[in-house]
Amino acid sequence: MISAQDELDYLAARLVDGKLTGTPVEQAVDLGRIEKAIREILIAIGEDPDRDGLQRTPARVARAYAELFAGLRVDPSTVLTTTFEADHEELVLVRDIEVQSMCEHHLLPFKGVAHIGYIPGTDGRITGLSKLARLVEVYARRPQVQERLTSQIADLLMKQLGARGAIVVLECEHLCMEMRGIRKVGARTVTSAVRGGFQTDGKVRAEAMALINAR
Ligand SMILES: Nc1nc2c(ncn2[C@@H]2O[C@H](COP(=O)(O)OP(=O)(O)OP(=O)(O)O)[C@@H](O)[C@H]2O)c(=O)[nH]1
Ligand SMILES: [Zn+2]
Repeated sequence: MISAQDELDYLAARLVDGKLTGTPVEQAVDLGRIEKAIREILIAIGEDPDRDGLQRTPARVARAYAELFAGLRVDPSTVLTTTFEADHEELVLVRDIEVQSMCEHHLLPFKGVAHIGYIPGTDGRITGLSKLARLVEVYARRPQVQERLTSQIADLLMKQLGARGAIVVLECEHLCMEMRGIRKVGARTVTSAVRGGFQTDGKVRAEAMALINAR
């Protein structure tokens, strides 16, 4: 396991350079094994994996998977380590954090937004706002279901920040429902996880939901 900071910083830097080889993320997964499997898949669907356009596809997919599932090798407890004294004991809410994940049933993407709120612990310590988005990345870059992704974020906020409450709402579209199967384009799945004060006090929860839905 490497720290979330290192992993995500590395990924970000890498996207800027556009270089795709030999990163720690890629070294940590069995690229060769993914390549072999993808070659097999290409043969199984009736393609010729040796034709010009497909020759490098297994290697590309292997590198793409290393990136898409990079969160598996990041320890989530390393994300919320930066906290500040702020004497703020009321709601902090970040809306519309982009979410991109892979459904664990079909290995097809689902994407949308996350709204994350928490009430700091009695010590009034807060975390950096970007850390909430980093937390989404660490849990989203794994084979996932939307419900688990939602709960994992809320649970870590409670545990790691000692928050008095956490509310997480995700709104996503699943390509496995759009491109295949039932083929319903545009259906949005909304999941929520409420913990602590948001669970016990309907008024606090209603206030947070009103802010989440305010446009
Ligand atoms: N609850 C939940 N279900 C999901 C998520 N992502 C995909 N699914 C669903 O997972 C289910 C898998 O159902 P199965 O019957 O095992 O697989 P399937 O035959 O491919 O299902 P269909 O998609 O209905 O064709 C489907 O209903 C998907 O819509 C998710 O994040 N949460
Ligand atoms: Zn799916």
